[in-house]
Amino acid sequence: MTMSVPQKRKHMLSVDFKQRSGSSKRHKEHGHSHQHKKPRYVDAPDEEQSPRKSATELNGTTPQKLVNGYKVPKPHGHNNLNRINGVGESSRSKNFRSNSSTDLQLQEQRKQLPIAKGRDALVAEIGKHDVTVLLGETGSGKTTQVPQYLLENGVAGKGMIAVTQPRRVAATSLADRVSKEQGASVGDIVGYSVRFDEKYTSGTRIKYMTDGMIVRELMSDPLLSKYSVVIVDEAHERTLRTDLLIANLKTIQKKRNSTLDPKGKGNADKMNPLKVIIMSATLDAEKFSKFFHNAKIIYVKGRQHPVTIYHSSESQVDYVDAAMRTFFQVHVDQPPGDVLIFLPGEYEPHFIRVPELKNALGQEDIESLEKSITFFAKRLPADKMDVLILPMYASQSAHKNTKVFESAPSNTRKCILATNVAETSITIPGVKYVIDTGKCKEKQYLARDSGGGFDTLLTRDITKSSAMQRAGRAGREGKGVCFRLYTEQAFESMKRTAEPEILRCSLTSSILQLKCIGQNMEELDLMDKPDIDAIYSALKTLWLLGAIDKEQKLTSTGRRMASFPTEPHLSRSILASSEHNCTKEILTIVSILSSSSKLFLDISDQREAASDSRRKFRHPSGDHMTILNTFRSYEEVSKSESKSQRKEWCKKHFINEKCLIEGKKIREQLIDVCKKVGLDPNSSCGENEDPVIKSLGYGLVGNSAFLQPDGSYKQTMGHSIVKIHPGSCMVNEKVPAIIYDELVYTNQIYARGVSAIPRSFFLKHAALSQRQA
Ligand SMILES: Nc1ncnc2c1ncn2[C@@H]1O[C@H](COP(=O)(O)OP(=O)(O)OP(=O)(O)O)[C@@H](O)[C@H]1O
Repeated sequence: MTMSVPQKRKHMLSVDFKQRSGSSKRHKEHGHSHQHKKPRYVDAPDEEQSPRKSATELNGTTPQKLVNGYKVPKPHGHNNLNRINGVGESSRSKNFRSNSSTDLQLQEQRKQLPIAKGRDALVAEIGKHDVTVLLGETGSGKTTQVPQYLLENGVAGKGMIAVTQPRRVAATSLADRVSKEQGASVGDIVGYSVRFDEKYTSGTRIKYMTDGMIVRELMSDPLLSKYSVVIVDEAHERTLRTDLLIANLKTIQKKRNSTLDPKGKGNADKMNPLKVIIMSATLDAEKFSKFFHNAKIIYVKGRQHPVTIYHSSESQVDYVDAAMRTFFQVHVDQPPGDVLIFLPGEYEPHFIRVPELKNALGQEDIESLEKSITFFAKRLPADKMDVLILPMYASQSAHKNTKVFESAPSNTRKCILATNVAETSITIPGVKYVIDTGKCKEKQYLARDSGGGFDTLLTRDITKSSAMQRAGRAGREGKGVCFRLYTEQAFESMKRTAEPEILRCSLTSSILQLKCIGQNMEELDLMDKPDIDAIYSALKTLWLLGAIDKEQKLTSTGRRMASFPTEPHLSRSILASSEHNCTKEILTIVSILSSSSKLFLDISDQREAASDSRRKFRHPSGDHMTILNTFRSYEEVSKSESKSQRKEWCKKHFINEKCLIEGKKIREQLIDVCKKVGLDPNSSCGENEDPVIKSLGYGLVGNSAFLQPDGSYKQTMGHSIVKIHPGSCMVNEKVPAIIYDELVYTNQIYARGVSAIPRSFFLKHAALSQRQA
């Protein structure tokens, strides 16, 4: 198919698309094509593919079953919901809303979902098994319905149902949707928990949470005893936290589901048993099943709405330009419906912030596409719909990200420019068209045997599994169309699934968390074992920070570090600050560094102006005190100025107010943690920067470099030559030693977030002296 675009400019040529070979209404993409045992993903209207046939095809050593074609169960209205679910009754009835037409509509929509047909069978199967692997097409209703079925049918008993998500946007938006379906407010019967934000009460029965949050809960509750069901959703993404969770769920089940108590006396009900459900649309089901001793695999047949897929007839090198042209092809030629464009962007650093990634969150592509679409949208003929552009990426504030869920004004087409935060689990109302650039950013940790190491972020082709998830976002509310800016051959040659994160990410903070629950990563029963060098590098870093001793045992410092929801090196600086009476100052710096966006806006064509206007905050010791100065000035301005004046002040100085607002919120939470672990959050060194730099030095001891005679800097804990990043206020300085927040690797290795530190600090630093001994 060729679609034409208004020839506003000569270069604005159309992108040619071919419909996917085979049926237009069906896409049988699933990551299993090369496998002997193939699950079949069948579109709802496609009746010729017998589910029974698929089930037979799948019957192997693992017992499997296809849930389909069962009698539609009686609708569970509010009244019988109370009856079925005795346990949740009180909170349910408290939040009971009248049967408004919206409520009825929602109940009707629930009944129409493909999964609803198999509800009774599904509940029965899950009831019978400790572990269930549940596969179902995107949009079949797994994530929103399964937890509700288990609750409404009493399978969850008295415990809570946790539903884990790799990304916070998914967790919060799902809690919102499912609360509505339950006729309650978010935080009552259905709640959520993501880092630095949670909404749930003691009456909450279904909790959507990031996988990072549940792993963190293991530290205070190693058996996850308040949960009777843990649903691991989007397990195909194989995030580091999901893998750690899955390993722990296996051992927890051994303890909680045993019919004998630990002393061997028959006692089944002392511990409430735990059910585990592993869910995805694109899962290597066999692998998960095998890991859980050949767990039951269930396939849910049917997608709710078909998605027609087009591939470009040629590969598109400039994917941003191709996305812009495709958008206008849709806007001009196609019926109303919002457009979701996927651009490269990283995995959400959902639990521990990864500052290395800040410069590569995908904003650049988004900003440039936003500019070009805005430019052409203004020049469209008057009879065309308006365009409302809405960016969506992890480091944008939650408030801005939720804007995409609002309906567009009349005669307006929403155009959402998203990184892969929009890839799984979420439904963006109105979206009918997806434009997929086929690119993503992948984090890769380069471990150094010397103990250092750094993350790199590379743009790469997505996997088949991601392509399918992205296409799935178009068919959530009706028939959809997906335009892929890559050829069908390119799709066919994509990898099936991504490499598990555990094989390519820094393990430092996970190993610290595991140590707190008495586990060693190398001994864990993991689905994929990480590289021993990566473990060694992380252990070395922890030892340098004083979190573990020479025998690799957790120290009291390590335990206190783990209480903070920040990266280990930042936690270490907070602890050191109490000895140097500067906790107030360090908390501010750490909060800003933990914020998901950059403090200083970096607009390439206004770099000099920005630098001039920020000069007054600059501190001779470097970037960390500069952050502190900026925060202090902002607080001063906030005392006397109105909100709009504050905004104006930020704009004038090219300062990102969002970062300051988020930083303030994070600071409040860190203050609470300080109080819990017995640190005085108000201890202050006033204007003296020495204690601040020293405290930072304890955390950044591994991120340090010495000046060489030739004027370059060489890592103290490695052999790399590093350059100071042009964005640092230290870029033109030559000081004997520096500490830095992160290394970024482009054409060379740059240190970002740099401060000068006396060289003598390292000689005194106990851990470093030990290393040198
Ligand atoms: N926030 C929402 N607003 C409107 N409709 C929604 C919302 N969330 C879910 N839905 C509807 O419910 C359907 C099922 O969503 P659900 O997330 O349960 O599917 P799923 O099988 O888990 O798919 P995926 O694997 O893509 O997450 C969607 O296709 C959509 O029609």
